[in-house]
Amino acid sequence: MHPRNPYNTPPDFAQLANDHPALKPYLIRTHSGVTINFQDQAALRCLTKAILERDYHIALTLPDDRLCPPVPNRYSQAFLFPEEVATSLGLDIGTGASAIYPLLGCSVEPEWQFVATDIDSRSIQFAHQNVESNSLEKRITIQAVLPDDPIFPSPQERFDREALGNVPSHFAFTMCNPPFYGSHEEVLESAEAKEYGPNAVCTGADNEMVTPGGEVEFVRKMVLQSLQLGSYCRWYTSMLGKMSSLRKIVELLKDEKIDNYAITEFMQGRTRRWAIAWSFTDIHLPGPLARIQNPSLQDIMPVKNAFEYPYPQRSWIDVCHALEGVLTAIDGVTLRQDELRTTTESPAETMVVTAKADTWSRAARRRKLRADDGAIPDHAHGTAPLLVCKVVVSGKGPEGGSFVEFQWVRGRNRGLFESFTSHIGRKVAAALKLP
Ligand SMILES: C[S@@+](CC[C@H](N)C(=O)[O-])C[C@H]1O[C@@H](n2cnc3c(N)ncnc32)[C@H](O)[C@@H]1O
Repeated sequence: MHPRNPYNTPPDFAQLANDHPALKPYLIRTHSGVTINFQDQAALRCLTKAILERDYHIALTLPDDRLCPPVPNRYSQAFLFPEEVATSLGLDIGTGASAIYPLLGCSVEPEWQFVATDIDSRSIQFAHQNVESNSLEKRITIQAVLPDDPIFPSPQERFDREALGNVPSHFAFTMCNPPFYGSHEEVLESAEAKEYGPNAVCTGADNEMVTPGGEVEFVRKMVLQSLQLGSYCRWYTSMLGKMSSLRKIVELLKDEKIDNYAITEFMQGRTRRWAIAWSFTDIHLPGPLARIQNPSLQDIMPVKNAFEYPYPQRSWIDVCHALEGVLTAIDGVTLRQDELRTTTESPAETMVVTAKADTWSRAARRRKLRADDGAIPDHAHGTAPLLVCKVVVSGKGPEGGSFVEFQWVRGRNRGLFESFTSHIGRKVAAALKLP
């Protein structure tokens, strides 16, 4: 389950039915308490409506013959993105009758706007209705598309921008819960119903579950189209229902030299799902969002974006002082204190370090020795920083000591990030008089 997900424990069905009385007729009592029948489609629809109404004040109309989205699972998928994405235009591909991702996104994030597509006219009709009944027409545009249209439409040309008002011309993220299967037979074999829990029923129509070539072909098209579009979108993302599909998509990303990608894993009941995200920008996701622990997937994880340096027997405050001293002495580097957290367990200080120029690598130091005029090179006066790192000092290190963690936030040159961390790591050790 996603760390931000408020549904890490099952709901209290009795309490939920008190808040949303329409759920009462579906309650059943078992030896372990009150629940609902996960085989009953009407009960599932009512549960989704009850959670959306109670937690987000979203009023949802769901047709009987379309997918009923489980809220905990869709919540995890809707908020995959770094929390810095504050003002955003998102693209939801295949929004379904519920338009669940845009509704949740707009309810939780006051500045988000969405364009949402689908090929199914019945779902489009209900999606419109759900946007209107929640008065979100100014923030969500629903757009019918054709199966052979490009998956990523141009925000400038394709959408009714009047409705959304003054929106950015680039998407901050695209999201997609694609039809997972290549044929109806495959759906039956896979017991898709597990999405709701061990014995749940699936309410999806064929168009929602099946696409030619299944999810691999759908996401493969996305990857290939994204190559042409580049930074039209900051983070391209999609759900994947099968581990074998995840492997194939990562292989494709690697073949296409897209190394800025991230993998997330979700559990719901006994069903495992994955999300893949990739970007052509210089922005990197923090470690816990970019990589997962699952031992059977370590061979396809993206390269680490964080390094940790232990300082045994050195107090947190001494390490903070040493680090600040080292960082402020480097030309072309600026330092911003971001956050200081003091818990009973350990204090932690976060700093954001921005480098306009490489003045620390061996090559840069050699250059400086040759031309020693102290000037920062010309290319350093552009707008994009060469490197941005988050540096977290925490007092939970070995032998009562401390840790410094460097997280790569922006930059195109991995070698430079690595040389920066090892340079600072060594200088701090020297300042602390460690061997
Ligand atoms: C699994 S459903 C997801 C619905 C909803 N987003 C959810 O998570 O509950 C997949 C959706 O993708 C739509 N779809 C299939 N091919 C599409 C395409 N080429 N472009 C846009 N939507 C498509 C289907 O009609 C269906 O509504």
